[in-house]
Amino acid sequence: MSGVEVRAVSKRYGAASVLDAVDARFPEGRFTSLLGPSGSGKTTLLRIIGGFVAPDGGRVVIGGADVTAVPLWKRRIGMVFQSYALFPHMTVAQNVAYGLNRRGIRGAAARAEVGRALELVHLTGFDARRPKQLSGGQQQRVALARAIVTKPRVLLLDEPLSALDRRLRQNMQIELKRIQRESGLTTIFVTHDQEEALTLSDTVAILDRGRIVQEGAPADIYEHPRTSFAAAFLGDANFFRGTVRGEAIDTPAGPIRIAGALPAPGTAVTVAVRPEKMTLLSAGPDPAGNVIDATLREIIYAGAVSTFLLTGSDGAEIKVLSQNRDLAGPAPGARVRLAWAPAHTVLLAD
Ligand SMILES: Nc1ncnc2c1ncn2[C@@H]1O[C@H](COP(=O)(O)OP(=O)(O)OP(=O)(O)O)[C@@H](O)[C@H]1O
Repeated sequence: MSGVEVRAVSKRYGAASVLDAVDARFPEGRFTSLLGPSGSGKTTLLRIIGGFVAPDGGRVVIGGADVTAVPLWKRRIGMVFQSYALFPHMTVAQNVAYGLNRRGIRGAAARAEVGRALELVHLTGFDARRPKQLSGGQQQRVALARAIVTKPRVLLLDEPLSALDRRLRQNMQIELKRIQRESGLTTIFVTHDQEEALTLSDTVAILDRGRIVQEGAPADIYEHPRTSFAAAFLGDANFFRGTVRGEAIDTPAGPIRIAGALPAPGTAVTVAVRPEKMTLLSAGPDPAGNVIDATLREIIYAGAVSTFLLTGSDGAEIKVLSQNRDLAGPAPGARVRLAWAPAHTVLLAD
C-alpha cells in the first residue's frame, strides 16, 4: 500500500497563505501531476508530502498510515529535483549506490540492485562514468535510478525535465512514463507545463493559489474544465458570455447551444470552446449545431497546424486551430463562418 493522501493541509509563510486546506489523493501505482502556475504551491505541497517541510495544519497519509510526524528519512520517499545534484566526484554506480550504502547495503547485494536500477533507466554499461561525461538526459536518468534503487514507496518529481532542451525533454517524458509503468511506483510530478502533465499522467490535479480546483484524467479535465481558470490554464479556450434564453445562450457573438441541460432562463453564463473543435466553413449550407459570423485577421502557420485568429461580430478574439491538410482557404480580411458542435461547448461554473 503506497497511495498518498493529504487532508486539509495548510501552510503559511508569514502573512501569505501558500496552501489553503488542500485535500488530494494520489492513487497507488499511478502517475499524478500537480499542475499550476508559478507560486500556486506545487513545490510546497510536494515537500510537505516528502517530509522536507512541515505543514501548519492537516495530515499526510501514506499507505493508510498517518506520517505527518514521521521524519523524512523514515518515509521511504524517492525524490528527483530539477537540478540533478549528482555527486560529481563519484561514478554513476557510486551515485546510484549512495542511498543503499547509507542503509548498510554494500558489496554484491548493492551491485545487483544498482545493476537493476541502471537497466530500468537504460544506462547499463555506464557504471564507471562520471556525471560530467554524461548528457543532461543521461544525468537525469542517473538521478532517477538513484531515487528508485532504494525501493521507495513514493516517487516525488519536482520539474525534473525542465532543464532539458525540447527534444530531449520529449524523449525523457516517454522514458519517464515507461520507468514509472515498469516500476509501478506511486509517482507525484510537479510541473507548470500543461502538455507535459497531459502526456504523462493518469491523473492531473490543477492548483490555483493554494487550492486544488480540479482533479481528473487528462482527457476528462481538458474536455470538461469546470472553471475559466482551468479552461484557460490547461490549453487554449474561447470564452463566450451570455444569458440563457429558451433553448440557447444569447451571446453578443450569436446564439450558442450546448448539449446538456441549460440553467433557468435569464441566468448569466460563460461557456468555453477549444480552438480545435471549431471549423472554418467554406461556402455551402450551414451544418446543424453552432454557427457564428467572424472576420479572419491572421493565420499563424506552424507546419502541421495553423492557428486562425478571428474576431467575432462582437469584436472579441476567437482562435481556431486547424490541421493543414491543404493550404487553400480564406485569406486575412475575409468574412467567414465558424461552426462547432453543441457537445463541444463547455458550460463553466464561474
Ligand atoms: N521557504 C519559504 N519562505 C517564504 N516563502 C516561501 C517559501 N517557500 C515558498 N514560498 C512562497 O510560497 C509560494 C508557493 O511556492 P511554491 O514553490 O510552492 O510554488 P510553485 O507552485 O512550486 O511555483 P514554481 O512553479 O514557481 O516553482 C510562493 O509565493 C513562494 O514565494
